[in-house]
Amino acid sequence: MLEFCQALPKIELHAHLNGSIRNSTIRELAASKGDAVGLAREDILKITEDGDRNLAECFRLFDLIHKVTTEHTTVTRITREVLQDFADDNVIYIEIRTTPKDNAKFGITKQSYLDSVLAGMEGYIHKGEGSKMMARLILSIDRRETTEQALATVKLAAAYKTKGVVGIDLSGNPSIGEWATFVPALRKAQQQGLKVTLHAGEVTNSTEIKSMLEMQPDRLGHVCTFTDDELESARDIPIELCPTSNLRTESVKSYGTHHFGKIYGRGMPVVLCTDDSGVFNTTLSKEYAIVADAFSMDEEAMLQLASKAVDYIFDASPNVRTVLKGKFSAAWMRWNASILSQGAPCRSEARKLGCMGRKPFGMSVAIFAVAAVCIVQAFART
Ligand SMILES: CNc1ncnc2c1ncn2[C@@H]1O[C@H](COP(=O)(O)O)[C@@H](O)[C@H]1O
Ligand SMILES: [Zn+2]
Repeated sequence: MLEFCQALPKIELHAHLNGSIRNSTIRELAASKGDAVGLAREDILKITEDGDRNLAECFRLFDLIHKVTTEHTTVTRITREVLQDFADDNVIYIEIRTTPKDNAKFGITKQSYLDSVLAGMEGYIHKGEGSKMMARLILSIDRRETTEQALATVKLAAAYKTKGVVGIDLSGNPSIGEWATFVPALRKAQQQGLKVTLHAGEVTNSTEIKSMLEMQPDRLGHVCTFTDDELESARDIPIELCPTSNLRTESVKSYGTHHFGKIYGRGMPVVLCTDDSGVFNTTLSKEYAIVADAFSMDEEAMLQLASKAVDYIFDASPNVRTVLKGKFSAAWMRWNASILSQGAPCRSEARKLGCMGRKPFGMSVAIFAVAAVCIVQAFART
């Protein structure tokens, strides 16, 4: 299944830039400036080792990573590498997210940080039909920030809307910060026409979850602690799920008991994501394969799951959706052709493909293609 998931075109909607850095790059950066920033050898090992770490430990690791990504050139470099890695994993559209940082010591402002990220995204933003991957940017508000800092991030996002920024995220250590601190900025983002996604329910906090739902965000991330009732209230909001991240941070006990099962089973909108592919040593293909395995989903179900993500992207341009739907239509056609070449009987194929309401855009073309092959095969047999 991993091989199938690797070949599958995929959409990534929840990936933090500094959590997705290659381990080799972290080691290289730490070797060149680790001493200067007080990064010990065991710290570097902690960041790059492949193990479980609870949420608190995770946020300590992010602070360590941030110590070696302080130069503008480094920010541009890691952006370029992270995008390259997702493109190599057959991701066709990504919304990468990052927290613009003020760091006076290194001459970095939120705006210059953002410019450095966008420099690394060059070549991925204005892409069309023939391109391998399109990228957009979501700016994160860290829960450690003040209302003013959060508002500054939203102001920047609004000013950069035509340059690839599509939304605002609320993230950071869920045990820190008060919801009320972020409300003015998140409301401002909505007023400015920016999409909003919130890290929700990483730790139990029913009061905050209630307020988050009242805000009507465009997507939610994680929702690990959501009760059945809370899930029901979020029924129409697309949910970004990151199985390995949740397992590694001990937010869920096993893949088999991951809340993906409940959410998918209820027919709620859901998209699989990596969260921090560097820190958790994963890829989007691995996340798809893990879910397929844990919930006994076949290739058709995985293709269906991947295709549906087009409906949840923040970029509102019809052209972008058309390009993505075209790529998924082509994938459906390839899959149908491979099924036929394996000698699957035409009748069962026609029946499977008959449920057009569940199929994504372009399926009619695929059905026509399969029907044509069936007719040719039928003639060949007579
Ligand atoms: C594990 N679950 C998580 N929950 C909440 N926030 C997370 C996170 N994983 C990452 N981040 C957020 O993303 C930042 C790193 O990327 P950027 O410096 O923004 O590119 C972290 O500092 C944290 O604020
Ligand atoms: Zn996250």
